[in-house]
Amino acid sequence: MVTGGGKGRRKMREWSRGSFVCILSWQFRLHSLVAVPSAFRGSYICILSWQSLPSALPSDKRQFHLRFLQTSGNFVCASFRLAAVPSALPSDKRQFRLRFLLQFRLHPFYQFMQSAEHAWPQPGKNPSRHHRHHRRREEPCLPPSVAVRGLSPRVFVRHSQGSSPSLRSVRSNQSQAHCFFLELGRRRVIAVVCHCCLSPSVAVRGLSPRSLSSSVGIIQVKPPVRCLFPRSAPILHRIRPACRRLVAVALSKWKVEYVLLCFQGFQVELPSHRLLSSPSERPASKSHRLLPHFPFIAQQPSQPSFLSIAQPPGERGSLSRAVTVRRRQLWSTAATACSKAVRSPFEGFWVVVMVEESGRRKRPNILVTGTPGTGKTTTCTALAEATQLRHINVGDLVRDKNLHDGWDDELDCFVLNEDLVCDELEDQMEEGGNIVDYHGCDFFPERWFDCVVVLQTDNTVLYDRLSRRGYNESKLSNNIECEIFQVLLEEAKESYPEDRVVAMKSDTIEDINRNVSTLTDWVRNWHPTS
Ligand SMILES: Nc1ncnc2c1ncn2[C@@H]1O[C@H](COP(=O)(O)OP(=O)(O)OP(=O)(O)O)[C@@H](O)[C@H]1O
Repeated sequence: MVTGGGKGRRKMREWSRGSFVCILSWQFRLHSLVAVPSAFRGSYICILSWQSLPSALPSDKRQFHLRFLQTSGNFVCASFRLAAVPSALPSDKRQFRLRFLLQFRLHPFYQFMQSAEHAWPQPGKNPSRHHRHHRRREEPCLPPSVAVRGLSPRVFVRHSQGSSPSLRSVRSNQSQAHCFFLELGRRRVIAVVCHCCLSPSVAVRGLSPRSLSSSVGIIQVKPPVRCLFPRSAPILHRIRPACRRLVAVALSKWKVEYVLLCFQGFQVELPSHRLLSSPSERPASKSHRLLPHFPFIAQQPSQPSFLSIAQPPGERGSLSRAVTVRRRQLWSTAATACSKAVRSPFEGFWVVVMVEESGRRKRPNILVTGTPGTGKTTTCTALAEATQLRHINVGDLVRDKNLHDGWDDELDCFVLNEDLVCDELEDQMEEGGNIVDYHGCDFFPERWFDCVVVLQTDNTVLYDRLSRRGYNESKLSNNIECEIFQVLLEEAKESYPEDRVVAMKSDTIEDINRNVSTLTDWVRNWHPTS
């Protein structure tokens, strides 16, 4: 986005020439491309995004889809998606989505992508999961080895030498902070991830799904540049000390000059003035506490996000239209903040921007999942009545709003399009107060739900219920198997923090009444901070 006049634009161009900008984001959406103003032409820009990193998966077992969404002018935007979890790893259903990779001309990533394109195997080789009533779209899939190199930041580097990017990660044991260096040509990007519960895998890989539940990116022009980001709102109070330590480390060890922390939707009381070089630079007011140097992204406590400050640029339109992706506040905000940050009058470095996911729902979101026939709809209907939450039956929604890729004769159902479903639900989920009813849970963003209920039914009872529905033999046995092996429970545990997942028996009407009453109490006692 270029919002400034001619002078600002020229200046921006000047600063961005030969620079590299990398935006690492979580659940990135296309409108993040607002971060790519025309002034960046000639720069290397890359936007990487992932939903979850399957740390337990042997890297060579991962498979990813790659599809180009749009090529336009100087950039290419591509999307990676997990193709399938190999059947040899039935228990690991964690998803990895590196959705978009955006590049400007001559970007090494672009070369990588081009070479990878030739290496794609034919589509449709990956096993689909039988228990779900939808299939992932069959798209060209990168060979695992290439895909992993392309997607895992650490391994990415090894893909090629010379002018290719290189990345290594370093863990700071005293701060629970993690830093990774990305080298592109002679430029070096330093990103620092600060998290209160880095898992061991983070130390190995540098990034992990849960630890990077937030976003963002940034980055630089000439060394040194850095970014720093903590995690989610509810745990910020625990993160703060780690942040401070990290900042201290960054300031001393890595000679970080400025650290910019942006949070969405809540007030953060980081002692940012400690980062400043002189007392006169200290923030004058509470609302500017975090960002005294960067008034263009000064936090507004009364606002749920930075969006009110960052206006979406006109350039966003073309891409949004091209791919029909709904605008998501978080990312347009992050991206806009990034682009604005670029305009900051600090030569020699770019500012790192981080946007936290908002924890500001006033009412909770509940996901009720389980094998078909376990009573999700019955339970959700009663619960919605008792709590006045909104019942969203994903199956109905898919059918009514055509959020699918057609009908599957074999499975006798629509092939659900996860992206369309997520985009459709995003605004409502952000608002809160929803009960989502679906027999799958691993493709919803983890941040959406405060409670994930898995209904379970005795096999014989379920068999009778499904037979009454007239299911054919294969559909019947698939669903019964799914229940026997507790596939949905496993999936929920893999996809959400365990303390958010609750299994509930649903054999009888009494079970339903009890479950509804338990959940109603939970909803009544729920607070945004809980
Ligand atoms: N706990 C229960 N006790 C008695 N009957 C139940 C119970 N749960 C569900 N049923 C009955 O089983 C049938 C299926 O229930 P329901 O439609 O709520 O299941 P579902 O999990 O939403 O299925 P689907 O995923 O296919 O939409 C309904 O006829 C419902 O009355």
